[in-house]
Amino acid sequence: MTSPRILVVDDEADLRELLDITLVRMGLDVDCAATLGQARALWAANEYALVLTDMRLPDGLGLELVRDVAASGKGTPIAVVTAYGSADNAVVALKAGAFDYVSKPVVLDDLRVMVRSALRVSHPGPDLSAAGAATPSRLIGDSAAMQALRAQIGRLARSMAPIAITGESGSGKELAAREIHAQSARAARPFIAVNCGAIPEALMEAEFFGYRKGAFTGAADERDGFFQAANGGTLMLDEVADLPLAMQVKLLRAIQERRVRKIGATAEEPVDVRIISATHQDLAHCVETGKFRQDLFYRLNVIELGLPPLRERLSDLGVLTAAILTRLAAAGAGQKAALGAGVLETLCAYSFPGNVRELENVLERALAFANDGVIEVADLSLKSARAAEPISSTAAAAAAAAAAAAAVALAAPAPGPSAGAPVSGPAALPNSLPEYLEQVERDIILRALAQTQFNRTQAAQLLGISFRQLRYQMQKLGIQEPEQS
Ligand SMILES: Nc1ncnc2c1ncn2[C@@H]1O[C@H](COP(=O)(O)OP(=O)(O)OP(=O)(O)O)[C@@H](O)[C@H]1O
Repeated sequence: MTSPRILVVDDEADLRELLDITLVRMGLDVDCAATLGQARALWAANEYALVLTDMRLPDGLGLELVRDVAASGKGTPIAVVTAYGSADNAVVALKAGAFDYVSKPVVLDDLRVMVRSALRVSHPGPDLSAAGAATPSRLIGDSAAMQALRAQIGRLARSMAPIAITGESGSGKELAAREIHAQSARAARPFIAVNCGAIPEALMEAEFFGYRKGAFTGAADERDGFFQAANGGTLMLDEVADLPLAMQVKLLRAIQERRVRKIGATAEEPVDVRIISATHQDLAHCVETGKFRQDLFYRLNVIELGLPPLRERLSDLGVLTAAILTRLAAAGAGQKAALGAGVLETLCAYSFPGNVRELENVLERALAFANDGVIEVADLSLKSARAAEPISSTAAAAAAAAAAAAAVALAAPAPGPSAGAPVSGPAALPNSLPEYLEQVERDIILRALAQTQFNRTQAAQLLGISFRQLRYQMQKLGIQEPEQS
């Protein structure tokens, strides 16, 4: 069997030689070029498993070669070598279709990691070839929007470029990220999804980067963070707009350097992680308002992937509903799960502010009310929760105002004997602020859940928080869904 062949393009003879020797020692065949012209001639005459090019060449830019290789449609990964500190170059190359980059001075371990990863793309093992070819996409839908999305995911899965996924809550951002990972050369390694909005700020650094034994009180053992756990795989930063500014600085550094340091450790450790971020907020707006760092935004937003809301692809409702009902029927030990007359039409007239997750919730709930597993229009309970338009920010603001008013109203009577109740009179202070606030929070969440017949998607929207935040708060406060009778 012949070894994979690599094209190395660099005008600096020393670096070219170093790259050549390193790759040959990895058992690879190497062709070297010192100019863009030579590189183009070699590229035209041979098949390569990877092209590795410097950005500045005597007769042009490495970027031109990136564009040639990307446009060839052969799918050959091309990586660039960027000058120290020129993060902009790396981002420009990734946007132009580069697979990945290494920074000068080239750290040989980093180079080897990148090369192995590229070879998995150009020479996928049996698992990956089978996965790419045969596994049906988890993203259900035949609409033009979903077909375009699946095609884009197929292309993005082949590179290391950071992807920023945008879309409304419940539209499938995490599912899309999992799909990118599953189709990538990293599929056999971990996929770790982190909800940045659900981690208490004080714990963030430890959660992301890990800690050494004895680094702080309670650090009884050494622990890995998300970066180490995702090593070789993909790290999804969900609700990334919720990251506090101090953590944004640390994250930017980790992404740029591809190194992290555990709390209490003296040395950094390399990490090979592909970053996918997601948010339902307008991150560019967060940058304008100073809530999100421009440099991190630029770093994360190399390639944008937008998920359409369900109301803009209603033609997918039929297949989605069928798939969800099949799953619910299987979960109910093969119980029947079907739609009665007019149900699909009713669903089509609904705006689904909570998107596919809301459709799942609506159907699950309706099935609990349905006779003989046949869901009728009345079982959908869409009426009270129905919104002709997606829940607008004014509606959310109104809900938040109502919640705030409820909190004020609650302040007068004692919220409960165990809740740090005021000692006496309306103006008295609670004797435990945390307990008191918990009680207020529990009460407001319960009201929102009652108002939406325990539909968590809608309750989260009423309260202006994400579904995951609500789920996290419910777990924290021990709020459980009442048993169905
Ligand atoms: N196209 C789709 N096909 C099948 N299931 C889908 C699709 N899109 C979303 N879902 C399902 O909807 C639910 C919500 O999806 P997911 O968690 O990926 O949404 P999200 O956009 O990440 O939500 P959030 O913004 O709240 O984090 C999941 O159960 C997911 O499996």
